[in-house]
Amino acid sequence: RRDNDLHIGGIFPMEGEGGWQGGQACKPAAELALADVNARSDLLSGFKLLLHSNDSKCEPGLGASVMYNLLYNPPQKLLLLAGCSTVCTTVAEAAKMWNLMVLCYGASSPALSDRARFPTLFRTHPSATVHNPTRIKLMQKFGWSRIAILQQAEEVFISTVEDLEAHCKKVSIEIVTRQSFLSDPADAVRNLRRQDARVIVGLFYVVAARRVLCEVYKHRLYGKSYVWFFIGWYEDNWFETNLEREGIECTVEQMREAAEGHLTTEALMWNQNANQTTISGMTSEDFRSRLNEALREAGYDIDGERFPEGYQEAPLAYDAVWAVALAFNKTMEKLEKNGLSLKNFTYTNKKIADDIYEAINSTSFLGVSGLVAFSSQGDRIALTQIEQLTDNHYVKLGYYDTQADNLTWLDRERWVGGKVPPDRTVVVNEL
Ligand SMILES: CC1(C)CO[C@@H](CC(=O)O)CN1
Repeated sequence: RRDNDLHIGGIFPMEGEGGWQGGQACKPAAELALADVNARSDLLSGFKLLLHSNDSKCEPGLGASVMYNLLYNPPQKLLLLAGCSTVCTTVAEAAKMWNLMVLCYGASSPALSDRARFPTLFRTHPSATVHNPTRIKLMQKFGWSRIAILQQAEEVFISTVEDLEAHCKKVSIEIVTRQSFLSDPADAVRNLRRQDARVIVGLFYVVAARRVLCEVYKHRLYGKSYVWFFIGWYEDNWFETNLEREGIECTVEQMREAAEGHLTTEALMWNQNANQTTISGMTSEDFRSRLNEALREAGYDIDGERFPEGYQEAPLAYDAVWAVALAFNKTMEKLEKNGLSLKNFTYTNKKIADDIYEAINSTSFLGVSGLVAFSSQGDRIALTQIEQLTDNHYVKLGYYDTQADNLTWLDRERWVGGKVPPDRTVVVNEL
């Protein structure tokens, strides 16, 4: 090994059964970024960044053993990239013992926003709580102050709901009921009707979402008197696919009828301004073309719309490597003043670790995923996008910048009943 190599570890979920196998697109994206930063003569003053990576299958135990192998086998690593909330939780909780920063490109769990447990964690993937200020903003825009919550009993949704409840309390939005279910939503949906819920926030994975939608159809909790908030990162035709395979009793037509008009929120992961040049010199569309080319070479049938998992999050992995390169660059400049370099880092050198932490903490650059900056808890600061399902396809309704409390609204919303559904039964006094 040349002595002007800087080594980082990469833990990518590639071939597992459960969870998110987003490493399939995120690893190629990270490798594109490595090539790009190493091609820049103005970065890392002659050092090369090398990535040593292994597959975690999105399993925390395997992720831990991959981490130990990376740390106990030379060369010494300076930092770890990781994906999947479960793996990032395990890796980030342990990494502080080696004074290693952890940059997560694919972890949405709100539990990771905790500097006490994860003092060296940063993530280019926003927390699931990033949806909540957007949901609140929409409720205020449409005058809904009485809502219900339906959630799957999974850690990520439990902690997201707790954050949503706190937001609602602050702005006096009443939560008339909070229903949760493990895998069968029938009872929970029935209880929504009992409580006369009209504006409902739904938090569940996509398989559960199909079950919920069919129950919604059966209990007629849809149409002109109801508004549903679903998560926006399901695949576009999620409510029409896999119905037989998953034992959904509703037909495609019934699912479409129940789904008509629902709203979705999601974090923006691709810079929206398609012709804005980012720090790499590419626009986000240039990045998409290069990523597609790399994935074709890896054997994916991109032109046949056969995208690998993690395609949506690929910009987060690309920008994570840029964040590392820029932070290392800043740290090198600081160390050189004392005749040191990152080659002096060891797993017991907290001083240099603190310098790297400071450098990442003050990150701010325009990446292909948009502006890359972190909160004091290492969370990605991100924009969100609002869509509505109209005539069976998603229509962009607007964007929300939580930091600036700025809602960009496109006035494209359409309501089944021709007007904004009220959040409660409206009693009309006959004069
Ligand atoms: C938007 C999604 C699908 C949320 O889960 C992330 C994976 C995880 O949090 O484990 C990946 N991105």
